[in-house]
Amino acid sequence: MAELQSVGTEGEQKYAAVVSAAAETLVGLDFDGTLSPIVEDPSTARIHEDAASVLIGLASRVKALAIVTGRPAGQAVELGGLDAIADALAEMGKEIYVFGQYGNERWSGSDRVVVGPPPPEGLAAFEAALPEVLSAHGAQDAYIEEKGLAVGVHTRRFPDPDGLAERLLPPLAELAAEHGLMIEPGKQVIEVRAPGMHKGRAIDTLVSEVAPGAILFGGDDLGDIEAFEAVRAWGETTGSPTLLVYSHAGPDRGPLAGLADLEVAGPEGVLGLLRGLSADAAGAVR
Ligand SMILES: O=P(O)(O)OC[C@H]1O[C@H](O[C@H]2O[C@H](CO)[C@@H](O)[C@H](O)[C@H]2O)[C@H](O)[C@@H](O)[C@@H]1O
Repeated sequence: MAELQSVGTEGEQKYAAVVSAAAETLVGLDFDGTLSPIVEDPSTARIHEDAASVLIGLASRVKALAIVTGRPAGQAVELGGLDAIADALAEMGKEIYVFGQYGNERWSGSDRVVVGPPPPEGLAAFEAALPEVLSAHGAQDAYIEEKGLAVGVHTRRFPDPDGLAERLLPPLAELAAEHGLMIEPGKQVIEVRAPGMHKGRAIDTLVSEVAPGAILFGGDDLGDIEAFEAVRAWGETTGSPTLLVYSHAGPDRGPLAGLADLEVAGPEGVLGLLRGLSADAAGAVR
């Protein structure tokens, strides 16, 4: 068995069950903090340099890969170099899916086109009112990430980024609600988007399209909780193997502690785990 970090007996057993079912496994992964190291400027984030080789190696052992992210799907494809990965997977008859903007957008290696809804009604009016609210809380210099279907207010560059994000939550939630929108808090970011979709629903869609016999999902933040819950519920309903992986870096326990079957240290740890899974799955079929 590959060397695993922070695994209790149950985590080890769940890992072993996924190895045994590898050929039928759907591997779903978050992008920022899971495949891509967290950086100060979201536009400079890139997938880990080892990710392409690890994902391509893994694809030969599992049923399908999916990236389920808060990023716009097209941006995840670009920052992840996913076109090239999809090319390699196509040669082995395997599929890679991208569900972006928390499941609102989708892209696949077969289609190579981003499909999604128009921007939500209310987003433009929300953005027009946003500067006044930010100024009232001393956050007029916050970095605003325009995402098409959503907007992200980033506090990472402030002296107390977590404290500021906490203070901004109530007024941004109120302004969002006034415009029929909801907030999605993340790592030193508050995103504002349309309600009605989340990563759990993306998992449900993947389950119906891929018909997996097992699921591994890895994530790092609050927005991954619904995906964790959907995978766990699917496993309990079907009796199929599941493995929930927490990509964790930093001193705090973080939002997924207690929900995951095992923890690994950031993207480096995630890729180590997936490398080990490929090797163990290869050993299991010898
Ligand atoms: O679902 P994810 O793939 O985890 O995406 C969630 C959001 O991640 C990005 O923000 C986070 O990563 C940035 C780059 O490392 C970092 O600067 C920021 O503080 C983090 O919150 C991204 O900017 C958002 O669009 C994603 O929705």
